[in-house]
Amino acid sequence: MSSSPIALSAKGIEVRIDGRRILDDVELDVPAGSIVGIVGPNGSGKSTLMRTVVGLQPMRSGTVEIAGRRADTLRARERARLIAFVGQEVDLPPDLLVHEYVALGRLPYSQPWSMGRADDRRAVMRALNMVDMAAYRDTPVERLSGGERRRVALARGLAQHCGLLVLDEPTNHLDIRHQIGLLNLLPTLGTTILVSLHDLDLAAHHCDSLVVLHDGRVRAAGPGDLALSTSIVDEVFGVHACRLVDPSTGRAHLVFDSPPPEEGRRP
Ligand SMILES: Nc1ncnc2c1ncn2[C@@H]1O[C@H](COP(=O)(O)OP(=O)(O)OP(=O)(O)O)[C@@H](O)[C@H]1O
Repeated sequence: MSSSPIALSAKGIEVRIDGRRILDDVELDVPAGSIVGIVGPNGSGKSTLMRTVVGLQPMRSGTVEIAGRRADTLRARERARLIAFVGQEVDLPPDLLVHEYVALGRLPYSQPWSMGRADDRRAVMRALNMVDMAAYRDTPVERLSGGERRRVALARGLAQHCGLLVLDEPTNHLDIRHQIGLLNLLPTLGTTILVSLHDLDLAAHHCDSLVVLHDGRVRAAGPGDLALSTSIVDEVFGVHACRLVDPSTGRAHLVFDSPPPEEGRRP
């Protein structure tokens, strides 16, 4: 569905906003064809990191390489053919029908007067089918629910046919069936994926490796069971975690509870 998967790497990323350090010496390695998840508490810097690697957020220092090339040397159209970014926006441009909005993902390939070619229309319908939204193709985007908007925004990213897909909390607003459907779809796309997620158990299960951000720094990185050890979950998220095995699948799931009350504070 896309061009060949491409690698992303970032080193020494520092971002300041209004003088406040939001990201500090962040390193990221996303091998071609892998699915790398970013997790962390609210405000830990996940969206800022994603916006930085796609070139929407200026860095104070650091380097980003995409397909082995420094990202700051890529021209806008070139970048848009390599990376599709689906941010957290739920305010889609009004007055557009769903298929017109998804067709915006085809803009990097447009020639003068060429939009709406048969291959663009095929790419749009294929992307809408993938997110289970084909029946809404002629619906105005402002009539969609929050979850339907998220799925249509994802379809725009899929229609862009890039070797790297960057998804900022794509499961927000989705019911559990569509969350799992979306996460099951990712490895079938044949593209490299960087995705931020809040559900730690789904992130550990569906990503090849995870980066745990805490206060703008990488606290842990690696396969889900290592990066999200129960002690790291406790330290970073402030909740008690344990792994329970589903007897029907043999898979260990992370489950959470509030931390045990400290001695002396028990009621
Ligand atoms: N445009 C901005 N102006 C000022 N502060 C900002 C701006 N964008 C982000 N921040 C701050 O940077 C920090 C990191 O924000 P960011 O959105 O990257 O976190 P996040 O991990 O994606 O959070 P969430 O899980 O809530 O989506 C937050 O403290 C936020 O207030």
